Amino acid sequence: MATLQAIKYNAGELEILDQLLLPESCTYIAISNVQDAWSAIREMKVRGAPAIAIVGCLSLAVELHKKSFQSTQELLDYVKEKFDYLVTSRPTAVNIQLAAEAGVRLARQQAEDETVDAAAALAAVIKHLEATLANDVADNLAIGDHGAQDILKKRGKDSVKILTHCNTGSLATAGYGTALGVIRSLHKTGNLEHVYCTETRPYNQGSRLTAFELVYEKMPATLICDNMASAGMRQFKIDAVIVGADRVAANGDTANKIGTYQLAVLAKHHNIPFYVAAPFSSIDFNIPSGDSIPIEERPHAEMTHTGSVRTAAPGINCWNPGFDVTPAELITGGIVTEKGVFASDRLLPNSV
Ligand SMILES: CSC[C@@H](O)[C@@H](O)C(=O)COP(=O)(O)O
Repeated sequence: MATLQAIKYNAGELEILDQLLLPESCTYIAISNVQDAWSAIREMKVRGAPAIAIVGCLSLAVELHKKSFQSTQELLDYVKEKFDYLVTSRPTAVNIQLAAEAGVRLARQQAEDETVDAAAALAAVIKHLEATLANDVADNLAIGDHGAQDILKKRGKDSVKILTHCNTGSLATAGYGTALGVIRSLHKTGNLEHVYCTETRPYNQGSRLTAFELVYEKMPATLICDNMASAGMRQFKIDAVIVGADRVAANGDTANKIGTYQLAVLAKHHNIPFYVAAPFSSIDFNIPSGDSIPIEERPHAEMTHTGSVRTAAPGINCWNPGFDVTPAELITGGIVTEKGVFASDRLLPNSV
């Protein structure tokens, strides 16, 4: 089944679907360099932890296609400078940081290898950056299948109702999606009875993006407002809640879109397994717990306005964190990665 393509890349040419224009218009914009990518990420023309990392990597590949270097050291310095800049675009998602570390590591290995000249090193770095796109799709397909199987097994049913939050589909990744990938896999095998997606206030990734993907792919789906989650869990007899992640700490605490934590609390009350689905590269083993995850504060206008129309009382103060942290103990279903499903308190760096 064809899924939406948010990132189009071909030999040094990169285009992204401008997500600010969805669902009204499907318009692709060119990303010609790292500066363009930084701005597109900052302005949320592309968003979602995996997609941010991939667009960052590919924008560097676009630049590198047009360049040549005198030495491998010059290449290393260039790659490092560009990644140092890209990681400043948004703070919470870890994927771009880990992608930056991997890209710089490779450039450094090339620089330390005296048998490699600048042209060969450049080709290796470009190849590595370009591979991020296909690798992410492959990881998502595996996440989808692992998650779907685990939910069906845990629930002991062959038709399940799922609740999800924010956008974790083709628009937030290279394709297929993480949590939405699991839902897609359930649908593909005829095991999805229904999916409920939250609106995801205040930026509405659920109603604008996830709902758009669900309609596009003709899945049986219903949109609910965030404050309908507990009523919905009870009324619809939800079988599992599944969400994505922007960063998972070593102890399993998970930062994801604001509102995730309250869904986990509600799921626990209703005895519904709560899953996080994310590539293994969303796990930040450098931080012990969710307390160390930086949480992005978003502009107040996202809360006070609908489009350009002010809907909140003028003068009111606002608090608008983009993400919250769900404690590991509430992630009762597990953390679904391309390597399998892990208990949230049993994450190990070298898990296979
Ligand atoms: C697949 S990324 C994890 C998502 O659940 C979500 O938090 C997300 O899409 C990131 O938020 P956003 O602020 O839209 O970039």
